[in-house]
Amino acid sequence: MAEITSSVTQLHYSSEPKVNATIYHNASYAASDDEIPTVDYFLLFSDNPVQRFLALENLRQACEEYGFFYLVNHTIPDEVLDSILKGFSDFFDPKTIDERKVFNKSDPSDKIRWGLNSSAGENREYLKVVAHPQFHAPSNPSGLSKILEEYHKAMRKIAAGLARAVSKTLGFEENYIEKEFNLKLGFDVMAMNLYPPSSRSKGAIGIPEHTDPGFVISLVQDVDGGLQILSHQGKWIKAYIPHHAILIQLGDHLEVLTNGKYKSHIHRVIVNNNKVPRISVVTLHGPALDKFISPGTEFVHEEPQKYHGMTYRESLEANGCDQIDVQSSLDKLRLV
Ligand SMILES: O=C(O)CCC(=O)C(=O)O
Ligand SMILES: [Fe+2]
Repeated sequence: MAEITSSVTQLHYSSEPKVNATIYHNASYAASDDEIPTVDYFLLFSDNPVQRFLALENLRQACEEYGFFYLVNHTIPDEVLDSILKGFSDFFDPKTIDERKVFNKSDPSDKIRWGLNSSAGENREYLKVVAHPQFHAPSNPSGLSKILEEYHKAMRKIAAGLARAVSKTLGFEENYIEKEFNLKLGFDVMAMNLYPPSSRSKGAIGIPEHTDPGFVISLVQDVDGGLQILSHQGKWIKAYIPHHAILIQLGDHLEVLTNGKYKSHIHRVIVNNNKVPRISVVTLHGPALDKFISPGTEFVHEEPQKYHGMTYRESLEANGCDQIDVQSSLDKLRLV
C-alpha cells in the first residue's frame, strides 16, 4: 500500500486542522488494512488474576505501540448505541437544517455549537456540546438530549475504568490518572459528525489531519467510512470498527503526562469512497479545566522532559480557539 509522502507528514500537530491545497490535490489518501488492536474492557477488571494480567498487558501494548484500539465487551448496551446513532441521523435531516442554524454562533462561551463545512478541505456537518461538568444539549427534538446524556454517562464510566486500567499499565496505583487529570471535574466535549457520501461532497476530505486533546477520545459510528489513523511507523491505517465496538484514541494530554510514552495519533476522515452518509459520535474526555498538566516526574528521569506544562484551559485556548473547539495545541506544548 502506498504511504503518504513526508511533505504531508509535516502538517502533523498543526494548531488547527489546516489544509495545504497543493499537497492534498496530489495526495492519494491510500491507507492500509493493517490490524488495529482489540481490548476487552470486561477482562481488564476480571476476578481471575491471570486473565486480568493478560488483558492489562494487551492494553499496555495497544497504548504504547499504537495509541488507538477497538474496545469490546464495554458495558454500553447495543440499544443505547443504536438509539444515539439513529437519534443523530434524524437530527441531521437536511429538511430541518434551518432549525440547527441557531447554534451557528461563535461566542467563546458557547456550550453548543453547530457548523457545516463543504469545501475542498472539509466536508462535514457537526454538532458539538459541552457534556461535563455540566451537560448541555439542544432541547429539540425532544428526547434527543435524554439519550445523549444517558450515553455520555455510560461513556464516562468507561473512561473512568480506562483511567484505572491505564494507570496500572504505567505501573501506578489505579487512581493515578484520575488524580493527575482531576477527572471528576473533567471537561468533556461531544462532537456528532455527519459526513456526506462522495456524490454530495466537495472533495475527498471529511475532516483534515489532527490529533485531539484530553485523556482519551471515544468514537462510535453507524457505518464504516474513511476514518484513517497514522501509525507510529508513519503508515495510514483504515479503521474498520467492529459493529457496536468503541474506537478509543489516546489524547494529547496523556502524551504530555507520560512524556511521550503513550502518544496521541494523527487521524483524518476521507469520504471519497463513501456511497452513503456516515455518522460518528465522538467524546473527548478531558482533564478539569483548571488542572495543570505537565510530564509526570516519574517519566522524566530516563528521558528528558519533552513538553511543558499548562492548565487544560490554557492549552485549549492556546491557539486562539474556544474551549468548545477542543483543538489540539500539542505544537505549543512540545519543548523539542
Ligand atoms: O468521525 C470520525 O471518524 C473522526 C472524527 C474526529 O476525528 C473528531 O471529531 O475529532
Ligand atoms: Fe479527532
